[in-house]
Formats: sequence, C-alpha cells, structure tokens
Amino acid sequence: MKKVLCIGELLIDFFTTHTEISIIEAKTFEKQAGGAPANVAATIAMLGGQAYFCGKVGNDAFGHFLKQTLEQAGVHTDQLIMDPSAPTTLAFVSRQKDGERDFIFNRGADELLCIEDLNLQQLMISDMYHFGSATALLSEPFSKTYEQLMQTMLMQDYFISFDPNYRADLWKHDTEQFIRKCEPFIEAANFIKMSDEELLLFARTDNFEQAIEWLTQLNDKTIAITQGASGTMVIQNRQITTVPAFPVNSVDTTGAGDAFVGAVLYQLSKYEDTNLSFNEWVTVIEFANRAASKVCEKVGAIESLSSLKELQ
Ligand SMILES: Nc1ncnc2c1ncn2[C@@H]1O[C@H](COP(=O)(O)OP(=O)(O)O)[C@@H](O)[C@H]1O
Ligand SMILES: O=C(O)C[C@@H](O)[C@H](O)C(=O)COP(=O)(O)O
Repeated sequence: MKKVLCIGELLIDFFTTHTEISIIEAKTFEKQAGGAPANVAATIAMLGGQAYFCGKVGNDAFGHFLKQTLEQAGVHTDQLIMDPSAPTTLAFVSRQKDGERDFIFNRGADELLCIEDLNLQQLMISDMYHFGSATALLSEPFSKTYEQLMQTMLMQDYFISFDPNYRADLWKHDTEQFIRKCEPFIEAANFIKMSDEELLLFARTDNFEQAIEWLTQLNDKTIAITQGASGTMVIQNRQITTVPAFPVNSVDTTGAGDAFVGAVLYQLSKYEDTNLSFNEWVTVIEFANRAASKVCEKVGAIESLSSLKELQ
C-alpha cells in the first residue's frame, strides 16, 4: 500500500452550536478539529491507509488537541511542526439552511510553515502527495513553501492530488489572484477535485457546458467535480460520466469534500500503478461518494469520520 502525505492547514473549527444563525448572533460554539488537508489525511487513515500530515500548529492547548486528534485517527505526525511563537489557527463556522457555510479565519501558526522547518528527506518517503489551497496559497511564507514542495514532487514524478478549496472570505473575493495561484497546481496534478462553483471560476464562465469543454482539454489527468447531493462528475481526457451520490439524511456537509478526496486517495494507494482506466476510476468515485455521504450525517469534519471504519 502506498504512503500518502497531505500538506496544508490543521486548525480548530468552532461551529456555531445552532444552525441557521450568523456568527454575529451566535453565543456558543463547539470545538472541532479541521483543516481541509488534515481532514483528507484523517480519512485515509480511518479507512486503513497509510497517511502522513505536514503542517504547522501553535505549541498551545489547541495545537496539542489537534496533534492528538490526528494521531488517534492513525495519521503519522512526524512532520507536524509545533511553533511556540504563534497561536494555532482558528476558524469560526456558521451553517445555513441550504448547507452553505460562513467562515471567519483567525490565522496563526499554519501560515508560517517554511521550507527550513521541514526534513525533506523524510517528506520524500511518501509515494502520493495531496495539496489543498484553502489557506496555504494565500500568504508567504506558506505559499512559497507550498509551491516549492509541489515543484519538488513534480520533478520526482510523484502522484500529485489537488483540491482548490476556494474560500471567498479568505481571498476577499479576489478570484483572479486565487486562480493565478492555483494554476500551477492544476497543471501539475494527476488528480483534481473541484466543486462545481470552483469549476466555473477556473473556466472563467457562467456556463457549465462551456466549463466542461474547458475541462476536457486538460489532458492526462482525472478530474472529479463534486456536486453535493447530485453526486460527482468524473472526467478523464474526453470521457465523462456522473456517479450518483448516496442518499443520506444530511445534517452538515463540512468535510464531505475532504472525505471524498481521502477516500479516492485511499483507494488509489492500493494500486501498484495509479494509471487507472476510466472504468476503474468510476469504481473509485463510487466508493468515495459513499464515504463522503457518511460524513454528511454528523456535524464536523474529523469527528464525523468514525463511521468510515465500517467501509474498510
Ligand atoms: N446531501 C448529500 N447527500 C449525499 N451525499 C452528499 C451530500 N452532500 C455531499 N455529498 C457527497 O459529498 C461529496 C462532496 O460534497 P460537496 O458538498 O459537493 O463538496 P465540498 O464539501 O467540497 O463542497 C459529493 O460529491 C457527494 O458524494
Ligand atoms: O480548511 C478549511 O477551509 C476549513 C476546514 O476546517 C473545514 O474542515 C472545511 O471547510 C472542510 O472542507 P470541505 O470538505 O470542503 O467541507
């Protein structure tokens, strides 16, 4: 089984304890471990895969809670840096009726990850690498570190996975800057997961058909467009199909996208050769839809992964 390293943010998600309430009005919040690439690593480990995480938290109570949560999920944390000079990053999350979420990010240690913090030799022991841009590409030094790591993995011809994870409030709606930062990752990746909204952003159109046409020109990679309860569209060269979602009673979709990516990477890590045929990809996506739907049945990202054990 291949080793998968997920690089990016590990943070505390403080969810409003009531739904359909704004962060302004909310009085109480619930603490949960989160951070998109960390959620991916936890999913892989919970499914029985070999997951590694690389990122930075503060050497404070929140940082220790996060490290412990990842380790309990079975993720290797040798490359998780605990910085005594910065607080752990916090996100405040409110959930609306339509499943949309509002975020306020208090950035801390995660954005301070430098290449000098890392033991590159140890990082290179993995075979597959997952990048997600939610906070990583936003500011230096983390964005530089991220680009350098991606280029290093690309030169070594490792398998690269990418999830753009657009957060409008973090990027202050500067979609051009977001697209520009993501483009090298889209070019380098073997597997990309995007939501349908992100697809329209990258294809620079409001027309879904035109956006799909743009996608079919990205050769030699497999792209999954997640569409919530409508399932996932999978595209490889010019082949396209939609794999239906698993119907569930969804209470919170936070982490569904990450569980989806984690489940894809877990399945891929079991193959000797990751150059799968289109039909093999469809089977992988069916499994990932099932894993993602499980996460929708509970609140939170990593906390709702316990039900994945039955899928092992
Ligand atoms: N309400 C739902 N019912 C069943 N499955 C869902 C639901 N919402 C999401 N999923 C599953 O989770 C995957 C990712 O969800 P989505 O919300 O599209 O991603 P993201 O969290 O990245 O925005 C979907 O492709 C689907 O398989
Ligand atoms: O990393 C973030 O942006 C916040 C995460 O903590 C949160 O867990 C999340 O948004 C998960 O992403 P999703 O899978 O796209 O719901």
